[in-house]
Amino acid sequence: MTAGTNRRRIELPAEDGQLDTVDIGNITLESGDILPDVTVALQRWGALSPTRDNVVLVEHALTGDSHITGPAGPDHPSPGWWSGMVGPGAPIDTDRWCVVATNVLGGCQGTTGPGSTAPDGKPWGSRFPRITIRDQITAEAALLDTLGIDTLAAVTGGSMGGMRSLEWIVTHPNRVRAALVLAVGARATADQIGVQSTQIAAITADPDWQGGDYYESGRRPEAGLGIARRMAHLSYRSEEELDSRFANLPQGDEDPWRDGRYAVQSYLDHQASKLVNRFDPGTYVVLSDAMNRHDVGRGRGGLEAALGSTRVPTIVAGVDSDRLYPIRLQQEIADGLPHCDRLRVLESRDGHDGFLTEADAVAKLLVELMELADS
Ligand SMILES: CC(=O)SCCNC(=O)CCNC(=O)[C@H](O)C(C)(C)COP(=O)(O)OP(=O)(O)OC[C@H]1O[C@@H](n2cnc3c(N)ncnc32)[C@H](O)[C@@H]1OP(=O)(O)O
Ligand SMILES: N[C@@H](CCO)C(=O)O
Repeated sequence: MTAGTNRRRIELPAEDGQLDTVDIGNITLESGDILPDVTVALQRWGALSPTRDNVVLVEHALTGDSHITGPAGPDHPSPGWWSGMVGPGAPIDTDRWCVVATNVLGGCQGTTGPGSTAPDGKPWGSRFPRITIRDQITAEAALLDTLGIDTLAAVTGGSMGGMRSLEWIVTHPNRVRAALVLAVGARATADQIGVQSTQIAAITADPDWQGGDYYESGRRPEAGLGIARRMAHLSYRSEEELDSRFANLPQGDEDPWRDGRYAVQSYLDHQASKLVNRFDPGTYVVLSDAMNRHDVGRGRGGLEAALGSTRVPTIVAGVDSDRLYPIRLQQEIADGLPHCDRLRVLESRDGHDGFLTEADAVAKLLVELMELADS
């Protein structure tokens, strides 16, 4: 679909779950640079109301995409990451709400990112600009403008999706009726920047990275991306969960004393190879860099002033075993938001990934979110 005059009206994808793209034109980045000819990929579930005011925007995390629910398929490398949360009678009930999910700016599942073709017909590669979480909101707001959607009934997401949800309610408080912000902080911590920068270093140190201009070479930095995913995955799970599952056991009949692997090594190898098969290393670098610079207080007089400036009724939640985004970070957000009554804590062994794995607890939060959007 293409925006602009003398073209057909832009509408949401015709079919539930159908992957479609919308051209939103040029966007001005936080840096002042212009990113030309931006395309946003999106999916929709549930009908848009005649007054176009029942849209729930669901924001994916670092390696997710617009496919929130449903099986893997030709357009979708993985099954939905919140399957069961969206649909008729589901916690976000599509008999009532119109759920929209985009692939993030900088992404690799249909939205403009470093692997996309630049105006000169070549991949952006190293020329793709540094972007911020706010730039991702700029792209989504432009998408909603293009679709004629003024207000969101609700916005929600975890981790990087939580960053975007938080930026939405601070940047566009008058366009959002309710929010659920999950497993995130108001700014990147030293620990997160350290972990993420080290992952970026693993990718850019791979000889196949080629300065970021590998797209036409037939080689991609798969070893680097695999190491980055192993590191990231360790930070996403809790020490207790990993030890209870794998301890110091060998993998099957492999012998770690003779070039064999430990079970946890094999598990991380598997996580790495799954990501390498479905994700672009350049996108991983661009999005990790954006997360490093996440700070809702930047240019707004600091965190307290920024959080205090929004009146959007918001639920804030975290996972008790999350070592990457510990509860104190969600407590800070909850304390700073004038319309957040209390912090919700999910009990889970799964660490940061609890916002993906704890289906029952997440479902309850989403039901609560939709009640807030309705009130
Ligand atoms: C459900 C999805 O696939 S979502 C896909 C889209 N992905 C995203 O949006 C990103 C978010 N998703 C993720 O980060 C992860 O996929 C999560 C959080 C959903 C996974 O969480 P969990 O369900 O707890 O899975 P877990 O971490 O136990 O991994 C299970 C996998 O490890 C494999 N595994 C377990 N032990 C071992 C071992 N010793 N050696 C090798 N592989 C192992 C399992 O066979 C299973 O493989 P599969 O995923 O190919 O079926
Ligand atoms: N496991 C999730 C967590 C990131 O926050 C992902 O890969 O997107």
